[in-house]
Amino acid sequence: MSRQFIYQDDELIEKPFNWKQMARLITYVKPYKAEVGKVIIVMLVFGMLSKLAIPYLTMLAIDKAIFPKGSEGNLTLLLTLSAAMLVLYITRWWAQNYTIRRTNEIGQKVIFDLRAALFKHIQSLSFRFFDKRPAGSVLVRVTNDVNSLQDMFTNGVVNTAIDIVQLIGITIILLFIEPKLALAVIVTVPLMFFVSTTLRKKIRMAWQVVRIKQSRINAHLNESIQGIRVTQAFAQEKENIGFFDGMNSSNIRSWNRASALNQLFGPLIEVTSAIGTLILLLYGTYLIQSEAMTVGVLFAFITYVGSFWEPITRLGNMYSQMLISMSSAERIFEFMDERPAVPEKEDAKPISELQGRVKLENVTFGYESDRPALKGINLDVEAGLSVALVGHTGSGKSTIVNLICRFYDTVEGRVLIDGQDVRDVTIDSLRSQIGIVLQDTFIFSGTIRENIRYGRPDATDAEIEAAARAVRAHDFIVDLPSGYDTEVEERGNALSVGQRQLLSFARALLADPRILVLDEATASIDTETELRIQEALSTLLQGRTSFIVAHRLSTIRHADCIVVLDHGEIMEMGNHDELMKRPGHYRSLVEAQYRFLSA
Ligand SMILES: Nc1ncnc2c1ncn2[C@@H]1O[C@H](COP(=O)(O)OP(=O)(O)OP(=O)(O)O)[C@@H](O)[C@H]1O
Repeated sequence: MSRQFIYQDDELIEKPFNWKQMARLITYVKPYKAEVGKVIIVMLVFGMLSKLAIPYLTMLAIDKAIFPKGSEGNLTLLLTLSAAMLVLYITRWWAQNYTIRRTNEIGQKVIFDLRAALFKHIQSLSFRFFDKRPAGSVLVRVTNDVNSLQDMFTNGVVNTAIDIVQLIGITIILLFIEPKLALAVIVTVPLMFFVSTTLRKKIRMAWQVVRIKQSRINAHLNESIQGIRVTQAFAQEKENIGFFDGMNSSNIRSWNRASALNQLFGPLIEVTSAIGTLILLLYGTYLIQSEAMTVGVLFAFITYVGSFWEPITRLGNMYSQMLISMSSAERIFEFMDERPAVPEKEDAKPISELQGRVKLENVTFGYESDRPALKGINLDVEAGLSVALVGHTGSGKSTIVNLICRFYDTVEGRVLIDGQDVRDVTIDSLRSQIGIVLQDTFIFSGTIRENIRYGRPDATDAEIEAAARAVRAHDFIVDLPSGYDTEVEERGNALSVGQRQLLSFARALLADPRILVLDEATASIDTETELRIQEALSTLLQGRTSFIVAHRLSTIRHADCIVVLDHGEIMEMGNHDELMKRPGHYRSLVEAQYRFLSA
């Protein structure tokens, strides 16, 4: 099999029942405890009582009204009992309807809260968290894992309480009307429980295997669609289809197995309950013949025992559901417990309006502890200056920028903005004054206008247009089918690299930050667009402190200061003319670029 596609399983095979986690889940139901209480009371008083009373009334009808011992039948009593039963049936129907509707509503509310809390928490997590996980696995937790708890919350909590009470109620009634027969029937309960739990465990495992296979298919699908251009460019479709077929067949096989096991469950439970009914009939008939019991009692018994297996099977079901939910809950709480890697101090104060001076003092940093990405960096940038960061790939340019925005914290040394350590101020106040333009400009689905407005949500249409004009994006926008109201797809695939870059400039200009961080797009663009971007850039940079991860000579040349990095260390610093005067890293970089461009 190809080594190309390897997917880690995000799915964990069955977790043992964990009370602590269960208690934590239940805290999400707490805000709705009054509603839950109402539902339980309605179901207990109206639903359960009617359920338990009907067979009892039937017994009375048979024994006292239809075949009373030694006298004629009593029609008035029969009619009265029938009317009472009718009322009880209607009450039960209403109570059931009410319960189902309300439990569904409560369940939805709980799921809503849980998903909102998870999403809110994920938004607060640092880059380091996302470095470790593929987007797909984060997505699965907010969708699938939360969904898998849905069943438990909608039916689980209330039904379990009701089922337990129903079981206790029926046992008491059975013991009350005929203790000997009751004990004979109850003997089959452990057998039923054993069959139910062992088989269920097998079924559960089989479905988990199906889910693992499906989640691998999803991961592969995701990768295949995202990478379709590369696949087609390298003519790898056949290989890809073959791999997918293999996964698909294995998924079907596991599904067939799980489904076969599932189908075994119903009949097996029926056979076990039939054994109970058989004992009931044989022993019951014997008791009737020896006149120790009436027909009415046997009838009531059969009905009660029928509703005895129901909650047992449902509770078994619920238990399975809970075990599955446990692994989802564990994964959700694992995220919830994740603390931001760049924590905000309790006494952090909002940073006042920035001047824009940025200082890196002896900064050392590594994404992984054993591989430093920056070593002892010292850099002092006056407010309003532009700094171009240059160097080979992997030399640490983006890392400097990441630390200034405090996406990560330094391991040693400090980052100071206007003399304040970035760790002492609130993250929100810091980042809202730093504009960031990334190389891979992210365009959200929505209109062009909305995408620019992302820089400052309260901006007026006129301000948006002014920003677009200033960065020379207006012309191409008005050429689009609906101008500023043109809908763009997520990631803006329909726009060119240059157009996306101009849009992101407009977004940044609108936000009007004192400090601007810009990762220049490396994609080659035509000379005209290059010129346009350069003009846009000079407008954008005016009066701001800026850090540009620079790839274009034109950008580098105009920077106030050029910082040349190599393996996480600063090699040279100065402006273009100064650096070109001496033989060094910068000069050889520039000469290499010229050679490449003129080749
Ligand atoms: N998220 C990350 N997790 C682990 N290591 C990382 C991460 N990002 C970067 N690195 C490593 O840190 C080092 C510096 O990376 P950085 O992105 O700062 O380089 P760069 O100079 O910006 O490169 P490029 O020009 O290719 O963008 C590299 O060795 C890189 O492999």
